Amino acid sequence: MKLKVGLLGAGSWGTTVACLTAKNCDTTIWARDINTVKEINQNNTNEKYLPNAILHKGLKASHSIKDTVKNADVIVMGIPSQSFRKVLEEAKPHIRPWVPIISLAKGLEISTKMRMSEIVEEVMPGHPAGVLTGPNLAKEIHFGKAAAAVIAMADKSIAKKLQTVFNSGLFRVYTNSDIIGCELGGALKNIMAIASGMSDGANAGENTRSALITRGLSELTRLGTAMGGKQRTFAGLAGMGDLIVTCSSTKSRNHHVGFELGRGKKLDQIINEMNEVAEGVKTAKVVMELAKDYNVDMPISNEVYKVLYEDNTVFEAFRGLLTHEVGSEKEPG
Ligand SMILES: NC(=O)c1ccc[n+]([C@@H]2O[C@H](COP(=O)([O-])OP(=O)(O)OC[C@H]3O[C@@H](n4cnc5c(N)ncnc54)[C@H](O)[C@@H]3O)[C@@H](O)[C@H]2O)c1
Ligand SMILES: O=P(O)(O)OC[C@H](O)CO
Repeated sequence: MKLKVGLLGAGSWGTTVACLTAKNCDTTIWARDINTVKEINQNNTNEKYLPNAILHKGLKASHSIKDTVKNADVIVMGIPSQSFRKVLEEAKPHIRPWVPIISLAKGLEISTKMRMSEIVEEVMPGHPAGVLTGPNLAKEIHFGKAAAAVIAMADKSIAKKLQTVFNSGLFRVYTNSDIIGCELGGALKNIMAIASGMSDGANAGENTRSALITRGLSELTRLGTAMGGKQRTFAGLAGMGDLIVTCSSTKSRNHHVGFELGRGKKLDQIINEMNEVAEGVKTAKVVMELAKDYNVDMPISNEVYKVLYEDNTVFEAFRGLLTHEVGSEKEPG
């Protein structure tokens, strides 16, 4: 018998993942907007988030969280980080005991500095928590371009079972037991993508972008390992892989925010003009606090933070980076 997936959140990635799981499982997706529910059920489309895409014909949409999760064998959370807890709390009374809960989100909760799997453990103790992450631009995967991802869970046997839920011909899902590293890789790379976007928007050049990506990897690995992630994870799909795609692609929302800042637009205007989330904008706040808590030097994140929240210009950000002491590549600084 096919497993049943209940997926909460019908944005671009939630809808894309629902189409992937619908190939292997009975999948129901919850959308908070009734018009999105009708559109998915009647037309097999979700034009707001996946323009010109035809969704999997077997995918069902629901406006009821209860109906979406009550019979599910796996819950998938396609909700951005700042709303993740609220939606999970709404779903909680209807989720069956011990059902695994997999996060698609790449961010940290501002008020608590928590990762999404920590929120799952707090709200729903006893339920295996995991994350699906990696270099996964929804708009490429939906249109059938090959990609690889990681499912990270503490329990290897559950991760192995869930591999079969998400894996398909063109979407290759590896397992990893380092959930801390996988979640942090996904969250921290978004800030580097804003930096890289700023550099591209200001026409700084490709050598600059490459330096930002490489030093960005070093920076996120420093914080990630201090917080308990494994060094190898940051060199894998959830770290370097995701960092490269997000820092180099104009399809990335975080890169887009940085690009527009680099062209001189104000953050409020950029956000108001987008109808999708760029997680790095909020994660930058949390990361500056974590850098202090763990006493880790994070020069790139610090400059991004100052552009986002202290009215610094992109020019000042680059000057800040260029005047930062140049250490040895092997040293942490
Ligand atoms: N889009 C991608 O390519 C991609 C790839 C991998 C991971 N992610 C991550 O997946 C997560 C979801 O991103 P997305 O791309 O689907 O975002 P999106 O901006 O396309 O859509 C967000 C969805 O969440 C819903 N939502 C937002 N706040 C809500 C609330 N308070 N209550 C209920 N629903 C709410 C919106 O209605 C929408 O359906 C993010 O953390 C993102 O970083 C995205
Ligand atoms: O569009 P972004 O910047 O949220 O990035 C999407 C994915 O995280 C890329 O792996």
